[in-house]
Amino acid sequence: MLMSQIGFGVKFGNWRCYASSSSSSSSSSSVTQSEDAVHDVNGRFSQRQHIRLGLPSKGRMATDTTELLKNCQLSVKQVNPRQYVAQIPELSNFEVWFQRPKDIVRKLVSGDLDLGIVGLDTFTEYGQGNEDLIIVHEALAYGDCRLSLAIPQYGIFENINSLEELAKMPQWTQSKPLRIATGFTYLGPKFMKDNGLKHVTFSTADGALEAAPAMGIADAILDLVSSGTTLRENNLKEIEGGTVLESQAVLVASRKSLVQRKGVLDTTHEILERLESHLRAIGQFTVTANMRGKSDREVAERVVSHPSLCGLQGPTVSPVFGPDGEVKHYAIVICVPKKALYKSMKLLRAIGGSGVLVSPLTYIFDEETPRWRQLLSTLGM
Ligand SMILES: Nc1ncnc2c1ncn2[C@@H]1O[C@H](COP(=O)(O)OP(=O)(O)OP(=O)(O)O)[C@@H](O)[C@H]1O
Ligand SMILES: O=P(O)(O)OC[C@H]1O[C@H](OP(=O)(O)OP(=O)(O)O)[C@H](O)[C@@H]1O
Ligand SMILES: [Mg+2]
Repeated sequence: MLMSQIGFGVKFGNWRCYASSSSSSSSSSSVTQSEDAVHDVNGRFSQRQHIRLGLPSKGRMATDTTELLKNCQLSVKQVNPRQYVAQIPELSNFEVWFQRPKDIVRKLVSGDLDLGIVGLDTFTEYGQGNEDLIIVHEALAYGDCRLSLAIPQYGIFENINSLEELAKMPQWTQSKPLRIATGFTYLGPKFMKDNGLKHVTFSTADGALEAAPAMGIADAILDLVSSGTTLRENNLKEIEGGTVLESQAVLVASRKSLVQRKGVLDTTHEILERLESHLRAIGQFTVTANMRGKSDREVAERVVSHPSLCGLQGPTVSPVFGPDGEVKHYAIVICVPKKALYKSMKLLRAIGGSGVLVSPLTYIFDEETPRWRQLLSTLGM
């Protein structure tokens, strides 16, 4: 059967059982454990020493995740794509485990992973509000999509454009509820309940959910949308108030690991610093320009009178010595958002700038990473 019916609020697949059992067929590694003990390949139990990061093994997130780490100078050394364990030589006592995104969340809960990178949608769906799970970086700037309710553009839904209007339709009764097809069997029922929709029933399938309304299997679907092409091609539309969450890749951790496992907090700090410095830098250019002026101060004042030219903390201004040893120009160095490059360049010219050089910016390391302070406070430290 393509789809199986699930009741309102019923949890699918009691995956929490993986956490405590002594054997788990779902685990692709040879390890199955209670808290800290691992059953290694030789059949011996030992204390787990290595810090473990779970990365998506396949699908949309896989390549972008390793690419992001590489851009943070954390290159994942995987011997071949079918080997699920890998190293990051820059991080000592550290293992990468490639897993399906939902298994990364499950294994964080079970204590088999310490850190992970997944989509916020997967984290929220499979984490189910578990207090041990912490979001360390909420915006890794890829894997953007949203979890949205969508209904047909035709028939009884033609003039329905909001969740409120959908809820008020007289068609939905206890005996004939609104049928929603979704892979999000935790978030779906929760969203409907939170929004006060009573007469709702859910069904699930592994993919191509957009076919369900036209096949007569469901009235609506709740699925991930990025470009919106799949919805459009299947004559479906999103509605106002129907977005459950906006998602992108996130770095997540187990609170227990951060607090109890040696080295996890320090390593998380390092990963966070590398991520933040890279992600801050990718939206910016370094701009160098020569400015005519009487003194460094006078040039600086001219530049800072335009807030968009202030850079991070204000311009760096240095004298440019001409062939006669005279200083008639000053070089300024500022950071400029990529989107504002052309506007900034014209502004620089207008205030006496010339020889404007633009180079990519790779990292911005600040005194402190804001998310680190936030993490310590979440941990009560
Ligand atoms: N258009 C999109 N559709 C689905 N996921 C997307 C999309 N854009 C970004 N993502 C992100 O990519 C993650 C992985 O999606 P993907 O479909 O590649 O893997 P999967 O759903 O785990 O695998 P499968 O579809 O084979 O079950 C999603 O959880 C989401 O965070
Ligand atoms: O808004 P769009 O850019 O069209 O993307 C949305 C579609 O992509 C995903 O499906 P996927 O490609 O993962 O196929 P699946 O249904 O087999 O999981 C998602 O489930 C939607 O169907
Ligand atoms: Mg998919």
